[in-house]
Amino acid sequence: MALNPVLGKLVSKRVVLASASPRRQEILSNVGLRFEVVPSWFKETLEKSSFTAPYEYAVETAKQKALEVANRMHVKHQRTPDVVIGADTIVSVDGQILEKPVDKQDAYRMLSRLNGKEHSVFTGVAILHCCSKDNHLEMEITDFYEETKVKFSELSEELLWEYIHSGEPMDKAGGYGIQALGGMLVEYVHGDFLNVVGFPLNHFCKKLAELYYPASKQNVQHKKCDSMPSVDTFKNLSDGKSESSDFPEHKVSSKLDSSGMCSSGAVYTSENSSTVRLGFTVPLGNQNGVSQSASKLPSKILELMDGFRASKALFVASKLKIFDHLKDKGPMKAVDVANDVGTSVCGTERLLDACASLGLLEKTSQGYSNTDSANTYLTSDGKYSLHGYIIHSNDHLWPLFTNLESAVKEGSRQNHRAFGKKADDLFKDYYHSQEVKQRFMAAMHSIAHLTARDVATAFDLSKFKSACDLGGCTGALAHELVQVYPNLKVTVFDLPEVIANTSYFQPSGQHTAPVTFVSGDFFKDNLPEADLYILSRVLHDWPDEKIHVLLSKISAVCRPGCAILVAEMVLDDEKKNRSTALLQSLNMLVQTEGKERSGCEYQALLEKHGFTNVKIRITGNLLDWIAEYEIRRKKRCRKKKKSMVIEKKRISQSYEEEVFTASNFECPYKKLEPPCPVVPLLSHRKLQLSPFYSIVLAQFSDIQKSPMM
Ligand SMILES: Cc1cn([C@@H]2O[C@H](COP(=O)(O)OP(=O)(O)OP(=O)(O)O)[C@@H](O)[C@H]2O)c(=O)[nH]c1=O
Repeated sequence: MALNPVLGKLVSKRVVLASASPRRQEILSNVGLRFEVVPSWFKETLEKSSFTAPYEYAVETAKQKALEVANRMHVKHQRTPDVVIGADTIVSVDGQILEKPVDKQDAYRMLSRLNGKEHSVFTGVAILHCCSKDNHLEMEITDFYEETKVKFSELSEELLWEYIHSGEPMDKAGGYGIQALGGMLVEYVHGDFLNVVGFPLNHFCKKLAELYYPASKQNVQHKKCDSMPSVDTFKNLSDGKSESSDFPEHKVSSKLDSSGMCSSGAVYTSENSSTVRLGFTVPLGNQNGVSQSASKLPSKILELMDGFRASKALFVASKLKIFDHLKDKGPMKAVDVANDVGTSVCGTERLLDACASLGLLEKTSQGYSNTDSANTYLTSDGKYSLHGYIIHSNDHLWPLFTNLESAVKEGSRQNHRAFGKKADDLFKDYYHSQEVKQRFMAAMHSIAHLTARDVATAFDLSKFKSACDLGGCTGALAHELVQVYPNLKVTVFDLPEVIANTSYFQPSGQHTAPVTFVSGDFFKDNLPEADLYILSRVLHDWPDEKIHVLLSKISAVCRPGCAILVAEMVLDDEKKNRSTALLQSLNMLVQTEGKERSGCEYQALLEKHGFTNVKIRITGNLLDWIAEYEIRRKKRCRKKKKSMVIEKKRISQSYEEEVFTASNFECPYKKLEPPCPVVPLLSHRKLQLSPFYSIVLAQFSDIQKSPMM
């Protein structure tokens, strides 16, 4: 038996287990692996509804746990580990993910759900091969998952409570430990027992074999659509010396993608695993010159192909207000939903099933009901409702996007094709009818409200006494700002057609006096006086020429100490990584003369008007990047960074980009309320549209306003 060669490959490496789980430590040390334990600080708070399948959540969490440790160890100038292993175990029953119970009642809730039924235990594992080049962390990520089916016997309440009082459930996914007392609850186990305990050792070894002995991989026939790993055995491996490359198998340079999210070059090695080199250029399906087997399903491409179906299912369910119905009356059978909303039973049932499979609904024997996320974000009246934006996406963006091909060919917007009329001005399109205007305002309100806390707290703005939110629409950001900064007065400046319709969106029971609304056209009219000018999702609507007009107007009214806060998505300078922003740029192509821009491009625009020393920070929100520029030399912001900097790199002489993970970024003001969660609703978003990826915060300039201003 040649077991040693597989783990032997790790003998000379500094291996770190990014896990506090004593079970994982035991499983790995039992087979002679030598490793350090550095528990991850990554908070297991990924939005579950953004994953189409439970195992994807486990894999992503495992990856984030490992990335956090690798980055932390690298940043702290400790010796960078060679290999970091992260894992996450979850229990999945009826499409729901169960993690560790928070208290006894929660344990009871979990065990009751498992009682008498079969469930799946998924463990996601991430193996990071790391190296430090020029003090830059480069990594190759391999991840996979293992599924084991477990069935519980029918258990009495008394037994469940007795088990809960034993204390065993509390630190275990699903609230039980199969390796101890919990074993008595289990009728059968199908699959890897150790996977249930917390670490799929067999699959792990096969994965190592695949990584360190690539030759054997090519001999393997992959099975379609099952959970077999890509190397079916590792027992015949010879004990050859490992290659002297930094990463196993491939001598490619890999660059840290600061968020750790997949960028280019994903190489799919089996149905339930993948290897990704961050920032490298090996084309899909071709590594070491060997074509990937045609029998392997390119699952992420397939997911992208289907992405529009998921989007449309969400749009239609929202349009039919199914989430509203289910919030009031759920659980409901398909036939009752169909009767309520006036649709066919067969069509409604399929739509509901699709929504349940996408994690938007829960399906039980009683019928369909909303998930927590659906209640919060998809009902039309919730505080954080995205309903307005979803309807806007369906009614406005969808027709525009169907003309993307023409937009790409012609390089211009497609309003005339989508809606049969040519608009001279972007907003004339929206405001030509009351209905479209209300819909657009509701959409902007959804996004602004959802992201307002992050925009407001990205910097310490407490030194400003007055702010003017240019194009501030319904005042969602303004109201958040005055809550966070009680001494701030905010003027919302927008077109008269908008200002006339803002009353519907005003928060009830909130002190609204510090927010006032002034109507005008910021290209033509005088701007209200303010210490801070805010441009949130404004600049991307316009071409450079118009931005210059606007910035020069702002610059003209700026006094010493004034500043601009900009909130936009920002492209990475090479324009290849931030899919959310890149797709948003296509979105601008089909409907505006504007575009998304990179940090450098914004910097260049701003510098022309005396705004320099730009700082950009990725914050981890749906919205975008946030920039603050001071126009005159002023005391630097002394806000202490409590945040965990994942990567901080100087992009140019005059601005810095800082990358944070949302869960680690802590602004003192964020404590006022739980940070606004990010809701990637489309199934394909997680490929590259990670919520932890695309938000950059820029901060400060401190040069004198140039004489030309
Ligand atoms: C189903 C089951 C789970 N577990 C333990 O449940 C924890 C899952 O939580 P996690 O978040 O994956 O890991 P953790 O313990 O929080 O550690 P960390 O990796 O630091 O997040 C792990 O411990 C597992 O062993 C058992 O011990 N026996 C079982 O039958």
